[in-house]
Amino acid sequence: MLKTHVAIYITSNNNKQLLLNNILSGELLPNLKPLKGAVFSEYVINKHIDLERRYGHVFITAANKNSLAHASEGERKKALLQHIISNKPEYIIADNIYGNLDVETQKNIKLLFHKLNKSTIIIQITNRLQDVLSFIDTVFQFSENTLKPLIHTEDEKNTKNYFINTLPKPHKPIVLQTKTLVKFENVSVAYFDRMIIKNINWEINQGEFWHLKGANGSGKSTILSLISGDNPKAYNQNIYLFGNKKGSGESVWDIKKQIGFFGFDMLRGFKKHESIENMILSGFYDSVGLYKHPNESEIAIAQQWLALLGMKSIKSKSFQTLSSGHKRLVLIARAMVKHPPLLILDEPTNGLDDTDALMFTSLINKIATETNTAILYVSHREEAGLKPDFIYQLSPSKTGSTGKQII
Ligand SMILES: Nc1ncnc2c1ncn2[C@@H]1O[C@H](COP(=O)(O)OP(=O)(O)OP(=O)(O)O)[C@@H](O)[C@H]1O
Repeated sequence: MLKTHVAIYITSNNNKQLLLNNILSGELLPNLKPLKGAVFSEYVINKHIDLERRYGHVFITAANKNSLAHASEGERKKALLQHIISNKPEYIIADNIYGNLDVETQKNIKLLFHKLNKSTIIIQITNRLQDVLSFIDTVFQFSENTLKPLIHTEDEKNTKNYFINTLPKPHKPIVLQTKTLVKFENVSVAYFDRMIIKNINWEINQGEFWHLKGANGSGKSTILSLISGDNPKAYNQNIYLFGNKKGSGESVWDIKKQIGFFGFDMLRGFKKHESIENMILSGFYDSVGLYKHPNESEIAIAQQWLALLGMKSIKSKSFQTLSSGHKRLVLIARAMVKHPPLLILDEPTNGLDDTDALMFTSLINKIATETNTAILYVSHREEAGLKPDFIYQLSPSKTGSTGKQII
């Protein structure tokens, strides 16, 4: 009987679903087969959200009584773990335990696992070696569908420059009449009678690199949705986007074309077999996947991005065949082909392995230094080597989160 806890390190180009299936079927770790198990992962959360939508019934509620669909990313994770614990499993497969969790909650989750390990076998799956729980001594690496002892390689240096060429220039630079891209004046949002953000004052100017921080549920995604045009709560507020007051006749598309976006879950449900080249080209049309005929200069710029990413020789391959790390690089190129005034990155390194996270960070720093695109980076994880100019911190309180610039 397997009594020891194990961690399994998996790189971004390995198939995590296959690993999970092989553990659950008893193929890997056969000693677990007769035991009652549970899976703690973002995939399970998404499955529950789909069930909520399909059956109109809430199966798991967050601590604030919200359904999973309305809960923040962190609230969802906490709710799933509580649900699992209440079912008293004999083992838990815990995937990416800290992903999307604020620093305080990471500490609480760590404590919870430290308590749980007395009664429950923990099989931790992680893309980051630094996340391995300290009570776990046995670390495997999943590769070629088997578990092998992990061979530590020399840590890569944070400063490594992965991209030698300079970034491709835009075909037609977007010229704005204003230096200020985003301006919030005393912006507040409430859902029902609960205040989420209160009197937020914030300005993002051209070329600035901001890291937006805040505890789970403090309102970061709410702020992003006010900027990117999706949230009806943005109306009748003093929100100025790219020089115009929000609600002064602009369409959602007028706003969206000024913004490049990458969110870790933006490919949820995207199954199309699009070539890598077309995926980059689709950035010219603000679509994910190409539905129009690009012109010659757009194709030329896409070639330059392919060269920068070292993907010229595989440009016709399906985007779906890439590792999640390489997919993200392509999606950043897609978001950047037009050099939009603002690039929004929502938990962009969630789920990446150590090497891919370094590569990703290096590309973001390069965009920050070589372009006039402002970056709004939202993440709980402190990526070593990431160099934001400013940090905006949301601090939750009963009357709504307040915000201030801390760097
Ligand atoms: N449509 C909605 N209806 C009701 N409550 C909502 C809705 N959308 C968000 N909320 C609540 O607003 C609060 C802020 O959510 P938001 O997603 O902005 O937080 P966040 O800072 O991005 O959190 P996380 O880091 O966990 O993703 C949460 O408590 C969430 O449950």
